[in-house]
Amino acid sequence: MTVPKVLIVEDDASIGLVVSAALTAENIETQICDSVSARDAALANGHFDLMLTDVVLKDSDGLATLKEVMATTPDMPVIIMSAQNTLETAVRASEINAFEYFPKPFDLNDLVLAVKQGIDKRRSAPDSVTDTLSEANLPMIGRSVAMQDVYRMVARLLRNDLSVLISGESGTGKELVAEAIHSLGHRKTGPFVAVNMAAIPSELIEAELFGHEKGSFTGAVGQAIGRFEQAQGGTLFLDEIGDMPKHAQTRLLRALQSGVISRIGGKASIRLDVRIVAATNQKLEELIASGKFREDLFYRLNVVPIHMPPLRDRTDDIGLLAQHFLLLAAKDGLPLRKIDDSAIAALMTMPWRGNIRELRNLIYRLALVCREDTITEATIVQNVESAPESDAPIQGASFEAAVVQFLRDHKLRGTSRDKLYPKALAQFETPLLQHVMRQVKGNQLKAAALLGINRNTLRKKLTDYGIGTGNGG
Ligand SMILES: Nc1ncnc2c1ncn2[C@@H]1O[C@H](COP(=O)(O)OP(=O)(O)OP(=O)(O)O)[C@@H](O)[C@H]1O
Repeated sequence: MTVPKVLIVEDDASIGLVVSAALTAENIETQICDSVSARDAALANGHFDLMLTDVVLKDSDGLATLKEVMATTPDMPVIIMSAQNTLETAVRASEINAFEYFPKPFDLNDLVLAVKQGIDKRRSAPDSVTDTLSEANLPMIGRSVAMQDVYRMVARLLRNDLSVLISGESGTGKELVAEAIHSLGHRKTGPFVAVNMAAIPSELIEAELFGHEKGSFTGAVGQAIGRFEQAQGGTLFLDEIGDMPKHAQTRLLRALQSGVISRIGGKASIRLDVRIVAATNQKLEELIASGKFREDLFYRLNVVPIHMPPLRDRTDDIGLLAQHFLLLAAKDGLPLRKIDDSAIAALMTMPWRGNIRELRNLIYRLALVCREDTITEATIVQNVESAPESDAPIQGASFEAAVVQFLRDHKLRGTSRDKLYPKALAQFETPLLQHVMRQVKGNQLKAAALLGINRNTLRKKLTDYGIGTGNGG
């Protein structure tokens, strides 16, 4: 058997040498070139079993010119090594049907293994996708190692319909990933339909998903098309899947197994052409163990798992995200602010329990309240409570326990003939209003909206209870 030959296109001489040495040790012959023009000359003059290429080269974008290379040498697998660790690069690599994509820095052993696999395996048929992505419209920000794993997985999903289960804490970008899989993939011209299981009363979920015929249950006044049918030709995003009631899980499983559904109360079978992407911030394994989630459904959905890292585990993305949200805030009509390194360093130390959503909200708030052009550490210190309120449940603090204690106190003090109701109400409303007013920094309009009461009612209560009205009135 002839010795396989690999072309390495890399303008960082040390990387080129290291890769070349590792491949030579595996009995693979290599040739290194450091520009697109040298690459084209090498390809014109010789046969290579595989090409390894960097993206940004000194004379041109190696990726942009790759389509022509792949058209002329469709059997040669291409592996991309890139320091442009964005979703866009991963997707472009996938679009030109690259055999593999390695964000830098990569593990040399993994790279050598991929080269050997690439040489062994004839590359699959060239892809017809010719659309290039609009750089500006890619919504996912972050270049951390954890996000690169996500991008690589997303890129692998674009030309198939495998079911995807996205896990991760609230606000980590699960819905955004689901949208990226849809809008960058081959179903992009079809609909993207999102349903949040936690937002629909459990008895209505089946009708919501599968639709119903007229009169099939009390309240089914007319015929209704369900979300599955709405998503035909596209993607159905099932958010908070852990909240799906058991009966609906059974029906969903049947639909996924058979590929057909029928409306509730209907007989006709409707064949499905829908990709399923589900998401959860609960640990489904625990729900399975406690009997709340069907294990067989879990395996159906979890064909490709994607885990979204919490923001505190990828703090190196915080700078990029903060800049991104400042631009978004400006597009939304807020003043365009800059942010300096001291501020970013301060943000990197925060716990981010609400993940990217919390960061976005804070950046919008800072853009709004900052008096200077640039957000600094001082702006953050002034506007972020130093000890953020814990999300942990406060022990023994149920309403019921508080009411019982209140009644006992009154009895002990012999005031049980007093008007209990207004007294209890005052005890309950005072801390409620104080906390809400603090949360909205004294803005009565916001407080009224948050509480769902009229602003005049709020103002009267604040006066009655002697609660300071703050500065935001
Ligand atoms: N990588 C990212 N780049 C830019 N914006 C992001 C990124 N990830 C998330 N966001 C933004 O953060 C917010 C929360 O994201 P998203 O709704 O996708 O989170 P989620 O994990 O689905 O949350 P939940 O579980 O609460 O529904 C959205 O405004 C989204 O656009």
